[in-house]
Amino acid sequence: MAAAAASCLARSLRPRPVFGARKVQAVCFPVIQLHTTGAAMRVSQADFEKAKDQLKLLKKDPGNEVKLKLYALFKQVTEGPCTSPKPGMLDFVKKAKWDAWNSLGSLSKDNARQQYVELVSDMVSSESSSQARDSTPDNKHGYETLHVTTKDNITKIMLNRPEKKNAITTQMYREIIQALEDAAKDDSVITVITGNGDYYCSGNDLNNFTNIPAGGMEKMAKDGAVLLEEFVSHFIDFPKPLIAVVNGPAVGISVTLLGLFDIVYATDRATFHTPFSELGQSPEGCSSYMFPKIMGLSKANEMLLFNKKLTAGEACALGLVTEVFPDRAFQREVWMRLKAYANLPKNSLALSKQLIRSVEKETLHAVNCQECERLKERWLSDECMNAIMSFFGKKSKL
Ligand SMILES: CCCCCCC/C=C/C(=O)SCCNC(=O)CCNC(=O)[C@H](O)C(C)(C)COP(=O)(O)OP(=O)(O)OC[C@H]1O[C@@H](n2cnc3c(N)ncnc32)[C@H](O)[C@@H]1OP(=O)(O)O
Repeated sequence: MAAAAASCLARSLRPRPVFGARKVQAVCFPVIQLHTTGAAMRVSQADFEKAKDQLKLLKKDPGNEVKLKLYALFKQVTEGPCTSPKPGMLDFVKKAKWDAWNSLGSLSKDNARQQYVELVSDMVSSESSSQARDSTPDNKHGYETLHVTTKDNITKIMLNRPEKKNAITTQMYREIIQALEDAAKDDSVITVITGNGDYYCSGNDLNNFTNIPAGGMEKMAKDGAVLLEEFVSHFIDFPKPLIAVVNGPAVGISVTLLGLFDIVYATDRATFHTPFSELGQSPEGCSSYMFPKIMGLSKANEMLLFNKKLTAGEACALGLVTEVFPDRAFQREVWMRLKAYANLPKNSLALSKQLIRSVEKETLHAVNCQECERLKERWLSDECMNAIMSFFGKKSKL
């Protein structure tokens, strides 16, 4: 135990390069390139007029910084350097515009025109590439066990092994890690995890414990614990609002992780089952800490020690689920709501989520580490091996 605690402490002090070091970026403005020489690069008055027309067609608000830059360049092209008197401090809008124009100093009309046209051209191509991305929500990155799309500011990570009730293989753990890393960096405002088919997820794929590697059971348990810790860490550190759309029954790790989501919407068909004792295992996904915190100790014990399966209504009453929807209206109502949420300001949402979670982060990493240490031992126990053999034994008798 002491060795396990020391190893957890050492790991918790290790720098986590995943999301921790990366702050959510402010809106990224197009880079304006200065071309001061070279007749070939000069843009004409006709190009300038065309850029003005293109600007009117843009759908996305580029933000105040870009709007001020455009204003300043436009004034410089049409009127030359700023000579009007500086507005008073309290006239914020006029002062910001004056500052932007005045900051161009004696920039020539030709160069100002050049910059204006380039800026508009960058905005047009940025908008058309994001439209192309939105209108082709194909599976990203060639994932084999997931279907990942980004549309309407929402990155949707869909577990995609419906014939196996979306049981999570080692490949799928790795792909979910990759998908979360990508979603943290992409343009989306919120990230959703859901399942394909009638199940949300049947938990860890029990075949993960039957493919014994060359190094034997010990190596399998050690590698499993490392992968599990990394997997759960990605949920702890995920920087944007993370939403579970629980489209059907959920088992094992897919339930325990719910405490690390920011919102959990469930169909009334969903059930929530953590049969760890039956399997000779122990809780993970930080549920040994989050479940008592969310639902109180005795209700958490019924689930985590005594395998009590909850209905969606019960899970909602205990605070594990945010809201339950009738199955027939589930997809329509949930996605309508999520689309509205995804129109809220991206950075404000991300920073607020990080504030809410930051107080607990170190604790959660320590809990994750301890849970993985305990499971590493459990996976080598007779209790666990017998339970897994029994699952496959029952199947073979059918
Ligand atoms: C390497 C890192 C390891 C990290 C481990 C982290 C610790 C995690 C712990 C857990 O998640 S514990 C929970 C594990 N899950 C289970 O015990 C569920 C087992 N499955 C079932 O009890 C049932 O399959 C079901 C989910 C209740 C569904 O029953 P139903 O009768 O409706 O369907 P089935 O015919 O049983 O399933 C269809 C098909 O899918 C296969 N399957 C389902 N779940 C799993 C699973 N978890 N692992 C492996 N395979 C699973 C099932 O065997 C069927 O396969 P076929 O017979 O059609 O080949």
